[in-house]
Amino acid sequence: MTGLLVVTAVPAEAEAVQAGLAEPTVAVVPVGVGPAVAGAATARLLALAEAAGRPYRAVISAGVAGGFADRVAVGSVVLGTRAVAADLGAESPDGFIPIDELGMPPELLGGGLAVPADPDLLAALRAALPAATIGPVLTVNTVTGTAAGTEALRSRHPDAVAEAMEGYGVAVAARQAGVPFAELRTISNPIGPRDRDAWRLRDALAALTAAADALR
Ligand SMILES: O=C(O)c1cccc(C(=O)CC[C@H]2O[C@@H](n3cnc4c(=O)[nH]cnc43)[C@H](O)[C@@H]2O)c1
Repeated sequence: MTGLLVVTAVPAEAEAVQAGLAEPTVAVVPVGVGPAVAGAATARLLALAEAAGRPYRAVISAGVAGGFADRVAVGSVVLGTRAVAADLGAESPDGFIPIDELGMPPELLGGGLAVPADPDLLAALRAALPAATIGPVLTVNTVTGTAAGTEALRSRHPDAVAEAMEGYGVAVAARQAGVPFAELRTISNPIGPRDRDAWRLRDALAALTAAADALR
């Protein structure tokens, strides 16, 4: 049995996690952006480790994220209670319809549109990161960039704390491999009207380095 697998979207996030790790058995891999790429790459990493007789104990989707401004501050840490596929569905004149409300059975959705974090893994991370904000993290294919989009997401997911682009894909890969999953994010920007210059990547990456000490 090997240690933890931590997957990030981009190399800068992986380097930030690696910089804060004291534990040599944690593998940190930048697997790419978006749920499809991240999910497929994670599934492959888990399968290769299993085939080599050294399965991972758990997988963590880590990186920066957008935060709902009234819930989380830029630079703060978020632990996901569940990864939610927030834009998998259909548009209609009456608004967005989640795919599971269109009659799609859960088994065709990797078990459902929301994958819970493993309770024991989440509890361990909460204990190690007591200041973290806890709540659902939305997975989107398109970064939310308007006030209307932000309000629409908030009304569909009133308890969500953040959005990112990989968690649900990684969570489905972990669930199908029977490996515990959790999501650890640090906030680089508020969700809202697009202002890329306002993203505080350096602060969020520094927070990721500090939080990585919890991955023991
Ligand atoms: O350019 C850089 O140096 C750099 C360093 C670290 C990360 C990046 C990214 O572009 C991260 C992309 C990644 O971040 C997540 N993310 C961050 N904010 C949001 C958001 O408001 N909505 C959705 N996703 C967000 C996401 O998981 C991306 O994959 C660049």
